[in-house]
Amino acid sequence: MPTWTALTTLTGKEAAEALGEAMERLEPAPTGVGVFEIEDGSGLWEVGGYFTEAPDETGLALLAAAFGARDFTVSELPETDWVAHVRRELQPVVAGRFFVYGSHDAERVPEGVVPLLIEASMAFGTGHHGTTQGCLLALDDLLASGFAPRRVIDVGAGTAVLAMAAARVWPEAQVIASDIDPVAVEVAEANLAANGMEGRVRCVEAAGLDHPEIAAAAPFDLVFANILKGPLVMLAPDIAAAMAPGGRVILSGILNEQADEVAAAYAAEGFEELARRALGDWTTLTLARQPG
Ligand SMILES: C[S@@+](CC[C@H](N)C(=O)[O-])C[C@H]1O[C@@H](n2cnc3c(N)ncnc32)[C@H](O)[C@@H]1O
Repeated sequence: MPTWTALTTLTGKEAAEALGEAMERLEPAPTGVGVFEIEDGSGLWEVGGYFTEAPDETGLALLAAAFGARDFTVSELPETDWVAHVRRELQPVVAGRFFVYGSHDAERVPEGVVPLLIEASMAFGTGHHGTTQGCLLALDDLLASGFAPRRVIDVGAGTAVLAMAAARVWPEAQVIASDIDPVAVEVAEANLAANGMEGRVRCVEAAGLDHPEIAAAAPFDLVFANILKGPLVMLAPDIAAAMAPGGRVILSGILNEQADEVAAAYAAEGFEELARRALGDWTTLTLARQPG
């Protein structure tokens, strides 16, 4: 089990995300970076990274200064199996008809839910974040409306929680889970196996929609993309080009104040906004591709 150095700092909301991204590019690379709002009314955000080998102190001081952040606090974490620890702490998540749980809660799955077994891992998507929950609730609404897609893609699938949810409720649909991160693709495949869904969802490593299997499977009736505002806006033309007329897009990873900008980028590509849901700081949009 490795020992860890945790580096944390505080900064404003605007700088926090960019600082987190900059930390991911540090050498030696962190094993994980987190960006969280401090819920004390201060408006400050905590940015933290976990390293097995601490980066150079001067570089860190320059990085903090560049993003208007306080000096990094360095703490050595004891040898602990953090993944196992976090797993035990995680409570199941209920979002609409979906019940997302870890194996330690296998005995607590209620009757009548759509169960999704997701272990805490190096990939995003245990169901605890407002963006994942927003997407699951949007999916629940689409299902309730009678929408039945034939082809679905989850772009930036992480654990594949959304792809598996879609595959469970639409057994006839062809479902692809793609991620730019090869570790996420491995985790997605492991999750499919853990849920007895091997081969049910095709997992591919791809930046956006740039993959021959994705091109071959298009056009899609339903696209999930829970990424971040920047990539979502950049991907709008590619997503539009890969959609079937009347298809739906569920977008998240959007801070509430960014939602109009993302909706406008998709309106310019012929999408109509059907629904908008804010959970905490995060907005999920459901859009429909206009025919023609
Ligand atoms: C916020 S997580 C979403 C995970 C999961 N879909 C969920 O809703 O919980 C975003 C995921 O998108 C991936 N990602 C980021 N940019 C991407 C891109 N341009 N193309 C594909 N995947 C991307 C990340 O690696 C990460 O796994």
